[in-house]
Amino acid sequence: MGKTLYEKVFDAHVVAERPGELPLLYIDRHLVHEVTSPQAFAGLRAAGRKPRRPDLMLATMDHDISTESPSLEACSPMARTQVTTLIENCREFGVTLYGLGHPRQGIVHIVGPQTGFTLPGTTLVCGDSHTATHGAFGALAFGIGTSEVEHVMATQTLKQQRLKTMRIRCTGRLGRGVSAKDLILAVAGRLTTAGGTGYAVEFAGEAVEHLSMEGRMTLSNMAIEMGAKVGMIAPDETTFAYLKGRPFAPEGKAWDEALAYWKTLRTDDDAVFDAEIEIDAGSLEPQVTWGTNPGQECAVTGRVPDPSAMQDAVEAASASAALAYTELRAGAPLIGTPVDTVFIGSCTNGRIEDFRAAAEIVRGRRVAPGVRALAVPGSMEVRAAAEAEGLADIFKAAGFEWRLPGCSMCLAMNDDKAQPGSRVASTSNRNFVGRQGYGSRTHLMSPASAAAAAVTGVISDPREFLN
Ligand SMILES: CC(C)[C@H](C(=O)O)[C@@H](O)C(=O)O
Ligand code: SF4
Repeated sequence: MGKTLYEKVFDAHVVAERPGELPLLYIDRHLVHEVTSPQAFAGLRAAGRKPRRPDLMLATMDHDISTESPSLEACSPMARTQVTTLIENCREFGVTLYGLGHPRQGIVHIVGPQTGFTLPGTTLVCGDSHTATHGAFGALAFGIGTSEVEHVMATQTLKQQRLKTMRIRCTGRLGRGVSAKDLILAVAGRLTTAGGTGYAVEFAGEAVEHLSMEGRMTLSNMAIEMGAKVGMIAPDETTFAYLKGRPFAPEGKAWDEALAYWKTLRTDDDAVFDAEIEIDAGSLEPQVTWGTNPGQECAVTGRVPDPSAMQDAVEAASASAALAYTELRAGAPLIGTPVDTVFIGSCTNGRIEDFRAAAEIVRGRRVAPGVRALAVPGSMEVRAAAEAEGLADIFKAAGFEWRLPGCSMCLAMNDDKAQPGSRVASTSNRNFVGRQGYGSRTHLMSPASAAAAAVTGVISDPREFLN
């Protein structure tokens, strides 16, 4: 029997497997950020150890830094401690760090792919739940906890159970104004937040093959929101073209050899998945969340669901609680719901393509009165590219705040917090209670939809703004 992509990469990394024990995997890449690394480094130091392969680690700062100024003084006291600690740890242990103001600094899941640190067929970990993002390259990438971070630092290995496999086949091609974000929100709606638990997901099908790397990363990024630790996509010509020439990508003969291997990284025709799901991507409309988890979503043209009409009691109770928090009325149309805050950014949608899509709608328009709009590029490279292309000017002219890279309003860990009671149109990946600021409500959507909300002040169908 053939193997799935996940099984191929997993099996290629098993260094030991004893009866009754979890397989021990070799880890090729380890990304580090300021929030989940301090205790790991401290543990290493306390044990008198050093990282085994600091050359396979790459650190950046993103979660709690200021996006208004690239200075330490602009960070909150807690952030200052974490950032300073990361600087000291990286210096002591010889880890490359993209610190404040560095031309490669940015959100960890944007920095890895952009530098070519993320490569097909590698095992890649980070103390962060959205590490599945890197699976878009055919890497076996997953988030780990701080004690595992320390273990990987010390040994470059990790025990991992074999996951069940699920293929999500996306048929047809996304329509105009419909993006990878809409696709993944629709998948979340179908699977719910628990539907992927215990699975390594592979995204496949015509719609995925036609996505850019940016779009594929948006898909893989949110695998965790369905409970799946891993969200892989088979590498292809799009992947190879994206990687070629990146700073850490192989060159010359090494590139040719790598390419030959990467081309074998696809699920065999006779491989069997534990679960298969099909989604008609061709007929999808733009999607938006109405609740307090990413699976509580529907087409933007739809209406807020009625919990009392739901068959499943747990689902109904969760929907009721969600609507009480989001203050939406069952049966009301989503279009026209007023928003007062717009956030375009995060590791889900903070890439150049996302700003292009948003700028297409913002161009020549103004942010609606009373709306606060933030455009936060995911990395310094994205920021520089957006500035060179004139996108930054479009956002600024419209009344957006054009910020420095960081996690920003994706989570309320830094100064970019949404106000209590506010309603945010957001391109991030989590709409949990209080996620973007105490008492704030989040509607997850695509960059185009967020741009349409910014210029109208209400949830809108972005297709109406495209020429
Ligand atoms: C702070 C960090 C550990 C966390 C995560 O693991 O995902 C954050 O990135 C998030 O998105 O909630
Ligand atoms: S942008 Fe958001 S989801 Fe991504 S790593 Fe930062 S906090 Fe987590």
